Amino acid sequence: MTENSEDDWAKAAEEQEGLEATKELEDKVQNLKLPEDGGASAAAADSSNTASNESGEGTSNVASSSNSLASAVPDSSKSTGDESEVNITAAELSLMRKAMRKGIIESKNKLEILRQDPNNPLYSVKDFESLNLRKELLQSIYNMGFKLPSKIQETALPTLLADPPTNMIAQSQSGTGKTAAFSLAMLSRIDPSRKCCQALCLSPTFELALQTYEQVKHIGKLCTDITIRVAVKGETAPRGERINEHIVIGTPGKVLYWVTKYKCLDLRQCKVFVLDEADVMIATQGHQDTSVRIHKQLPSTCQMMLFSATYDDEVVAFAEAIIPNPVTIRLRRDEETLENIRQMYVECHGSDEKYEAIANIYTIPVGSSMFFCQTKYAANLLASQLRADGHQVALLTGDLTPDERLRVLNCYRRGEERALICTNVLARGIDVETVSLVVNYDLPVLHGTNRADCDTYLHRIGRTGRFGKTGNAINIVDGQEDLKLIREIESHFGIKIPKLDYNNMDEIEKLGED
Ligand SMILES: Nc1ncnc2c1ncn2[C@@H]1O[C@H](COP(=O)(O)OP(=O)(O)OP(=O)(O)O)[C@@H](O)[C@H]1O
Repeated sequence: MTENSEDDWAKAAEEQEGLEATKELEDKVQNLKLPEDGGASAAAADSSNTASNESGEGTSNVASSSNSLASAVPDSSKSTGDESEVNITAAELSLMRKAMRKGIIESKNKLEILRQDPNNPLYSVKDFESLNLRKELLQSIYNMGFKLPSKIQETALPTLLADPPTNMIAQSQSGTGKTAAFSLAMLSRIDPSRKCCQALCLSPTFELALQTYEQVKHIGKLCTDITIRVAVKGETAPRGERINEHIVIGTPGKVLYWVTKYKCLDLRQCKVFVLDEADVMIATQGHQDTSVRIHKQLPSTCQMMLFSATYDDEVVAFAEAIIPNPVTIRLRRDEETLENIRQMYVECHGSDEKYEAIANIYTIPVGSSMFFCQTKYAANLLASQLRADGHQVALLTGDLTPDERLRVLNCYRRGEERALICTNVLARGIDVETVSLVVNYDLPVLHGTNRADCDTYLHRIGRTGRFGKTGNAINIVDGQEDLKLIREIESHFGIKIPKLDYNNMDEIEKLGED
């Protein structure tokens, strides 16, 4: 193969990953560290260190993060657009969810299990000891703060580790422990004495592949005899040599290039194949075909696993085409409920009073709060006003670039900014696990109507009052139109939303006491 045709291939592969081949972007992403542990260290993290890592330039610090981001926010007077114009990809959303995560998400729902072959044995474990993991792996997960397997891990892990190997399709929402499950499965199947690729994991994008690579490395840290390699844009394969790392994690384009064109990656000894984030993979142009082409290079004995956060028809069709005779496990996400949420409204007249109410509410000593605005314009304006009054707030709108959004979310997750101002589109996509106070600065309305958007209302305020704690949700009502929306919400949910006097500081302060 000529140098040129190789370059063309590499370029095509990189274009397929949907990334601009700029060193700058690469460096930034490489330095964006998401939480690696169960979240225990996230809040208390060495903030100066993490902040400089995350800045990508090694110079920014926490105090300046909102300032530096403020400069990324356009003049709010020019930004009057509705948030719906923002086009956020599935891969970006997935990365944002990871950035917001404080730890494992446990579900109250039962796991649904489907077996095409009734002879496939199924076990379930209640502790990690019962899995007969290598002692280094067990030690490592305990070091990471894992105490017990999550719901999906209870069933997935014994099945994934059993012999003969079983194929699996697993679906559950982001943050429920899928990556940790397949990381343990890959690491457990490796025979360190054989120097060849024995496990391959495909991730949809450069950033997501790096996240998975970091997580597998972290879990396998004490297994010093296992080697791991990342196959993404910017990584070069040794000329004329074989890749002999035991585990390869990469994007489809790069892996296919290494396998079929550069021929430095031999998959004939591969024992485990993981397709991660299958829903994002499908949403990414060309990845489905590339994954199928890679899949064809695998031996028939290879154990296949597919993981996805959603389970729509397209994912099912893709999963069934690529994973023969699987055990399928599904964990439905818990329904959002209004239990444990104290809902109130404050009545204002005009933007000045609205701001006054917000400024008073801001003083409630709660852990973390989210303020929802209907448009980017309103969000930008509110953030500038609060900042001008000396309040530290984070702002998340579609005006920010993906890595700016990640930086904002990281600061908020670590508690460096306790108030997050955001707009609808982003708020529906990201799973903020729990906040103590949700404020609807603008009530949610159905697009193009003046009717209340009750689903969005539930989704927004469902961020608070989780895990048996009491949460607070305050609705800012500006005039009769808004009052009508509150009445609609009340009748939709069959509840009464009482009025709160925002000037009564005693009453306001009481909200921080739960
Ligand atoms: N059994 C466990 N106990 C405590 N923490 C865990 C456990 N399993 C995983 N975690 C931690 O919980 C977080 C979420 O886990 P993980 O990344 O495996 O979820 P996921 O379902 O793969 O999410 P995504 O779909 O976004 O990749 C991680 O920080 C991980 O280290």
